[in-house]
Amino acid sequence: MSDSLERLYQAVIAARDLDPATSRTARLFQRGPSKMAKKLAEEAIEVVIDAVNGKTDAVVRESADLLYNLTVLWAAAGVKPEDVWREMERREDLLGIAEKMPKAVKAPKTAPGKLPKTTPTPALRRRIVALEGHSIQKRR
Ligand SMILES: N=c1c2ncn([C@@H]3O[C@H](COP(=O)(O)OP(=O)(O)OP(=O)(O)O)[C@@H](O)[C@H]3O)c2ncn1[C@@H]1O[C@H](COP(=O)(O)O)[C@@H](O)[C@H]1O
Repeated sequence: MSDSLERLYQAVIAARDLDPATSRTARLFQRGPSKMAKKLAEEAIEVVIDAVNGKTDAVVRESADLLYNLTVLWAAAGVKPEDVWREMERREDLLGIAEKMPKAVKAPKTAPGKLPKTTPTPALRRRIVALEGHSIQKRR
């Protein structure tokens, strides 16, 4: 899938300078990030609605539109697909998809004039168990 997305990203970059009258992508670049963001949000909502209504084929089609609009926004934001793949690999290295840390219980009172402790006390940290075949690596 990443190959398709990378080819699409290159096509979007190439289309950026085409005539907006004939190229939707060029038109999106001409109208700017807020229009791109609006289209991306619209597609995301269309995916959600079709998924909730069990319209699998429509979810596939709208997901392709969503990915197109996402690559356009990436290009406008100066994000490359490999930037996203690197982040996903970083999270995978951290034992699968990074889970949200548990909500910290009420932190101990801070003495007046002292800075509150920002890192959760050891008791608040969730015990990390390495996934099978993974070694626990320090967060990069
Ligand atoms: N992959 C896509 C792609 N996927 C989806 N879309 C467009 O995004 C639309 C989906 O968004 P909407 O549902 O909002 O479409 P719409 O409601 O018809 O459009 P609006 O009313 O919002 O204007 C589709 O109808 C397509 O026109 C795409 N448009 C272009 N590409 C590729 O982008 C590259 C550049 O193409 P041009 O933009 O045509 O130069 C080429 O490689 C294309 O294949």
